[in-house]
Amino acid sequence: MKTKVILSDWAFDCYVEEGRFDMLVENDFEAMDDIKRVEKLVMIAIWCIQEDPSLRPIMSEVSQMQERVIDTVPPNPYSDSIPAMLASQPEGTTTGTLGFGLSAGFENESKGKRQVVDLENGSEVIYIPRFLAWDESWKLLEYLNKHIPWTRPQIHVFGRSCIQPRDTCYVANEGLPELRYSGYQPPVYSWDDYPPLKQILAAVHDALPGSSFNSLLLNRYNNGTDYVAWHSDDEKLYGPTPEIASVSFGCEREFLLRKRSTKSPKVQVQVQSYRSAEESPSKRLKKSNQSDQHSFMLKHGSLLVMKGYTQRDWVHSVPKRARADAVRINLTFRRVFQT
Ligand SMILES: O=C(O)CCC(=O)C(=O)O
Ligand SMILES: [Fe+2]
Repeated sequence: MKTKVILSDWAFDCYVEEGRFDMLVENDFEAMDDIKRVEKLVMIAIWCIQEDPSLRPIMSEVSQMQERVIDTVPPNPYSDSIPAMLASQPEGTTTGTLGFGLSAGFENESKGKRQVVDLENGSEVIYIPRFLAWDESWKLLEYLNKHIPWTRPQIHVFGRSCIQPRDTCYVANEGLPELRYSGYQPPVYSWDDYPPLKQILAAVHDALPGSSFNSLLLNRYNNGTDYVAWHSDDEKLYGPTPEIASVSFGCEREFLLRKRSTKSPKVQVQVQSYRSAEESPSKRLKKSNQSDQHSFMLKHGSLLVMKGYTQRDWVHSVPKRARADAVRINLTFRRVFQT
């Protein structure tokens, strides 16, 4: 028996549920050859046919999106309803669900596709593009954007003081040794005040048996001018082989990993990298051997895990990206060792 489907619903399912754009253009070899463009056009189309006309883009936004290559946030069907749902929550609630079905519908797709990249010599990265369900991830983005007490601190890099080029917040268990980076000691917030963070943590623990994270550094990149320069999270309080689990929401941004040069000290790597953060990805790739540099376009709802000696032997960054014009929130879960 033939089943009838609504074309737009099928396209939406292919995009959101499956992440399979190729299914839409089967046998169209020209389209298959340019799958990124297919992805872009599908995103634009879905954005344009939302039920609420006020959420649809205007023509100038559509043409701007078409001109850009990839930094586009998929349409958020919940943008209208979330604030109302959150508003119905009693202020100061610290336990229980938040009323948008997070605990029940919190879908952990950790059994789904995971990519393991062996960085050799005991370093490894695991990437799960669709770790959290797409719609739950939107609700989380809205929640975090609104409720986290974001600050943009003054930090010190190479003896110079500057404003950190992204917003930040730190959440940790009570009684841990204090975190200090770039001359800045962030205030410590409690997990209890942000129940969705505990749920994300539980999903991460589920996906990574044996892990037990007790602290979280949150970053918010408001647009493409916000970034994180080359660094490694090699603070002593994380021990010699820290496992760092990074969950991303919102605008896709490029996450780069580069092998530390064995000859040059850490400083030299960083000086070079400030320059490379301004260069196009193609130029950056030409500079180094493929296996010495890896790039991940971190998707909305994705999980990336750095393991083993990655912090000792590699540096990472999220470079500026002129064309990224929407907010991205990233959570990095870490384990602080008690001394
Ligand atoms: O935003 C990201 O993906 C990475 C953030 C990061 O490297 C950090 O907070 O140490
Ligand atoms: Fe980092």
